[in-house]
Amino acid sequence: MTRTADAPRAADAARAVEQAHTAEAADAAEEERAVDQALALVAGHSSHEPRFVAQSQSQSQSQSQARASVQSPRQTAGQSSGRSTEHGPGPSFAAGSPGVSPRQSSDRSFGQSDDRRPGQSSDRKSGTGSGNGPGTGSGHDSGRSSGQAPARGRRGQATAWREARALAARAGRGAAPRTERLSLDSALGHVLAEPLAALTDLPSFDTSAMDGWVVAGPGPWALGRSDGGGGELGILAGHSAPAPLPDGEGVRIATGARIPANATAVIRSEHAHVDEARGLLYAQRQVVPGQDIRPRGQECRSGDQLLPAGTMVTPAVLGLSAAAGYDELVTVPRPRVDVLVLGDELLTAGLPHDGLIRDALGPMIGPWLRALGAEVSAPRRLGDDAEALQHALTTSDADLVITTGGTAAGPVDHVHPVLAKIGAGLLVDGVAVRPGHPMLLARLPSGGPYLVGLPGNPLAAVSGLLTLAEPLLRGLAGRAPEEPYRVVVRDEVHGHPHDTRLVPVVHRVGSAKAAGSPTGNGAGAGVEHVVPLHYNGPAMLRGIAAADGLAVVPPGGVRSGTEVEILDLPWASAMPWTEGCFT
Ligand SMILES: Nc1nc2c(c(=O)[nH]1)N[C@H]1C(S)=C(S)[C@@H](COP(=O)(O)OP(=O)(O)OC[C@H]3O[C@@H](n4cnc5c(N)ncnc54)[C@H](O)[C@@H]3O)O[C@H]1N2
Ligand code: MOO
Repeated sequence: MTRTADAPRAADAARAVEQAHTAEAADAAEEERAVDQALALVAGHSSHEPRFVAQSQSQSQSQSQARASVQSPRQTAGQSSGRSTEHGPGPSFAAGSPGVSPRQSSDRSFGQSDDRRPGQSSDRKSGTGSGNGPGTGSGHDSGRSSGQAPARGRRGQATAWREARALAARAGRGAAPRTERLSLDSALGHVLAEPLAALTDLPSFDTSAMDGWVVAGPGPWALGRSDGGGGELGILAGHSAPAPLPDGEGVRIATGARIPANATAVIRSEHAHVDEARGLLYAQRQVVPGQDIRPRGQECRSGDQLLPAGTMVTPAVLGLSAAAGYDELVTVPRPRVDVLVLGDELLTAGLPHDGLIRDALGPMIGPWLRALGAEVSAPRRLGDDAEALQHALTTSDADLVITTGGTAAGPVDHVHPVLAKIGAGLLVDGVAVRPGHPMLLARLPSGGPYLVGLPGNPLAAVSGLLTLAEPLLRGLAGRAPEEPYRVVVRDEVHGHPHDTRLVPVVHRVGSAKAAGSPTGNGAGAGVEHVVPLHYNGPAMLRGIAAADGLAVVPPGGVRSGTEVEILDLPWASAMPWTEGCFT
């Protein structure tokens, strides 16, 4: 669907979307096979076998050596290619000037393009430029200029973004099913492990829908002969079965009360007239048999399936469960997650100083995971300490361990070496997505927890959360995969040449004009669309903090006025439309 009046461009865009869909369909079976293979690979190894599969980033030599003993054929083949210069030179740890720590030197060698202030030039023309200023260009490090030896090839090894998500989802779904019984007052936010089947008819008896009179046969109706057992007040809710009502009689009845046998209809109090002197009730409107009577079983019969397994317990589900007779629900336990924040440079309070920066991920990851339905322990800050990391990984009894930072190839990036050392199985080692490409998914040995390694750059970590952690947790929690949806994008978004981009966006409804449409009415009044946000560089949180979704931008980008797939942020549906101020 296009909302631009520019016919040739609209036709191009429609063709491009169609082609993309065709390609996606053709790729789907292929991806499915790849996912199966990867899962089988990890599942099939005994815990004694080396299972560390495919490291792909440029690495320090010591790390390469550490991994050499556990390389898979895939890794060996891929790494020898040296094809990609996209990430440019690998860090040369010897290159640091005296007095500069290896970590500092390696950080510098990547270039600091994403730290530019608004207005500073960024190298967008290169096509692989970072675009990490306030624009919406492709946001990744090009690593283009240091003149050191090229990084070892990575392209072709990173898992495609969709495949990575599918793999994570299936890994989660494949975990051994567990259930727990929770009382209704503690089940909110959990997921039904079993279909919710009605334990009763609803309503469980024929019920008056209104306050008024219940009558039998044609009117007028005699009042006062029977009181239905309710005395002067008539038949009230919560009383047991009233006496049958003879033809020609009427009785006062309250909303929710049981309908007596032989009754024809309920007449609302405002639609009836009582002749007190004669003790007769007259209808002021035509009476239709059955009116204002809710028949037993109208909503469901006992045994009917009300909701499928996998449904999230919302306040409304709690209400329905109670109505249907439940005191407890059988749910899938929330996946338990340990969060390990790596990095010696992180401060937990105050202003950055002396090269130290605030930990932006510790405060963010836990609440984000909780919004995804996980039970999360307080973040543990381990610094850059390989032993502490190994200990934390091998002693965790969580379902999932999330690490932040340390996924790349710097001298103190310990995630890969430690995983190799403990014999973890890597399911995903790098994803063809920007930002966040060094993210990884592993299974710790001997049926231990899954591990999602989030890159340290904060928006890259968000990308990893949504690419790997979200589908994995969804699977572990027994929730069905989310249906993807597409929305018109207001502005053109540049694509990465090969990889998917995730770009913060905000939903809007209204008269925003689609840039690129000559008539300016590409996204017209009342049309939902998304606006890409600036400040979307890998190290930036300013864009995502104003966003309610991430646009999935395919290689090549999306034009203004065309549709783009959206990943909702987990709290977005609870928010009113946000007016981002960074667009
Ligand atoms: N030779 C290469 N170097 C790098 C590559 C590459 O492909 N080849 N990829 C770059 C990309 S892209 C990313 S993303 C980062 C990922 O690095 P790590 O996961 O190892 O993360 P760190 O080096 O520990 O940190 C990166 C960056 O983020 C800051 N950081 C870390 N943790 C936090 C936190 N909790 N709160 C705020 N900021 C944090 C850290 O100080 C660094 O500035 O690797 C590139 N390198
Ligand atoms: O560009 Mo990295 O991918 O910052 O995540």
